[in-house]
Amino acid sequence: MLPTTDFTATQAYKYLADHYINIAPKHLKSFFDSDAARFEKFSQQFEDILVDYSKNRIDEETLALLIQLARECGVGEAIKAMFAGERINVTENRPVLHVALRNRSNSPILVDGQDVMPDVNRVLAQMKDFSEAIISGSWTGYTGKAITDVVNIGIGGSDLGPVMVTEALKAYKNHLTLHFVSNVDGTHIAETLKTVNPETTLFLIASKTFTTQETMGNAHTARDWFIAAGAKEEDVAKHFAALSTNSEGVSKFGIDTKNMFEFWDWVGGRYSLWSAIGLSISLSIGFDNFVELLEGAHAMDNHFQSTELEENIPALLALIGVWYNNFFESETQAILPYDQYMHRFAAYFQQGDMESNGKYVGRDGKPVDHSTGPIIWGEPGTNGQHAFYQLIHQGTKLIPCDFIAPAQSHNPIGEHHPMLLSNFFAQTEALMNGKTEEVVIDELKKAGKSEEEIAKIAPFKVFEGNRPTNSILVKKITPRSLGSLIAMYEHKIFVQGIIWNIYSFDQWGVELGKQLAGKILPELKGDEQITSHDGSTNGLINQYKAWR
Ligand SMILES: O=P(O)(O)OC[C@H]1O[C@](O)(CO)[C@@H](O)[C@@H]1O
Repeated sequence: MLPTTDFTATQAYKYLADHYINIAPKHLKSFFDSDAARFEKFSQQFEDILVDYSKNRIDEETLALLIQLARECGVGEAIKAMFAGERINVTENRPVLHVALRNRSNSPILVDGQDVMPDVNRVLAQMKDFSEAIISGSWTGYTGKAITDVVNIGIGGSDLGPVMVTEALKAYKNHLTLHFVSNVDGTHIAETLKTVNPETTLFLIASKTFTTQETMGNAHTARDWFIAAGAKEEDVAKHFAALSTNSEGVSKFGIDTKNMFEFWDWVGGRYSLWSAIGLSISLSIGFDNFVELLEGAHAMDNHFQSTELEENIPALLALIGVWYNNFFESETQAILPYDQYMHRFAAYFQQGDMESNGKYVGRDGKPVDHSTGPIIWGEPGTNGQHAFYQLIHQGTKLIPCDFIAPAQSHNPIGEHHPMLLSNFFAQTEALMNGKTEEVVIDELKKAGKSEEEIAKIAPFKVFEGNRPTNSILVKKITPRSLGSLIAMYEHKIFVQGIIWNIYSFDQWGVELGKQLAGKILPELKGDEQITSHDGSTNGLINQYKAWR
């Protein structure tokens, strides 16, 4: 079971609070000035991934205290409990075993005394056969034509992971065209259906519960469209597959359970891309590449499980995050991939992190007295530079940033990649060093400005710097390295949840809105005035009724 340590009551927290007073006034630059070996000390390499955390406002003592904090909070025990299949998702009474989905060593993982690996392997074999049949064209649609388009209908974890990975690995993609429909806004499905042919389209209905309003609504619309196009009920089997834990719901919808790819309640939605939910990934890049993705994640799982905290990359990133979140009181964390293919990476971890650690109730059932999960956001470089980096460089908020870049591009056209990477290197350097008034004045003098002009403009051109970053340099974004990167962030989130003493694997916070929408939907039907809510909600509903 997980410990319920109040992290602000730990010895390490108290030491860290004192230590913060020493560190806070120090400029990041000064850490490098006083230690020539800082980069070597504060970076780790895992396979083809170099994680440089030296540009952080930490010294050796900070890390030692953070590691002590992790130990006092029982991080090591928690890691063991997760990998052993203990029911650490206490509020849903479930184990948390996305690591089993990519357990390439195939060592037994027991849930209630039963090894889950035979089931995992069975579904993987089913995904392999199906992917190969669709990709090769041996699986044909109701008029005998091969499949050309795959539409994944799902939302949240049943959408974001597949979208992010198929985009990030577009360089590995085959002839199939992938589409993703998530929003219940009819525009999403309508615009997608305009671009596909019912004879050659495969729909994947991706939903762990098979009850999610958005997904069920879109799935019914897709099915109606398919039938209206001239297909018969019996043709549904050739064009619809379900990725779910709910076989009853799948049959009720009219999908033959032969076309169902199963997963289990111990797979959290936002951790499900490794499961049958990843079928669209396997279709897009081929099953062998999907396995490479799993292999990469498994390698990171092994690192996470067996490496001492001092060198454990996900744990170190988590601890540095805690340092800013709880001592510097920074509210957000930016994820900035310098790779266009990774343009949905930050969006993916918005759910991964914020749905996991956006909680104010501790594992003891009481409100916590400290800040928990940060607001995650980001866009690919260099677009972000021309949008929001102004605030990161000169704003009043401390925004720790993760910069991610591949050393090798899949599109090495002319000077594009060196230009991109020059920005990647320049930004973290600029954020750290800033630009002193002295340098600014010198530059203005050289540009021939008068004393008066210099006095007026100089303050605006000064950068205080001292803004922390992690740099994650990957040799190349491959299925394997991407798998490792995703697993690295998953485990970082896990460690932070343990330290903040919250449950990271439930998501009760999304229920209330769903419940209320269920109550409001029937009220939208008639023309009668609605009075059952507060004044604002009544007013809005009634105006909607008047305008529709
Ligand atoms: O896969 P399902 O059951 O349709 O759920 C979709 C998503 O809805 C949530 O339950 C809440 O947003 C997510 O955790 C999940 O990924």
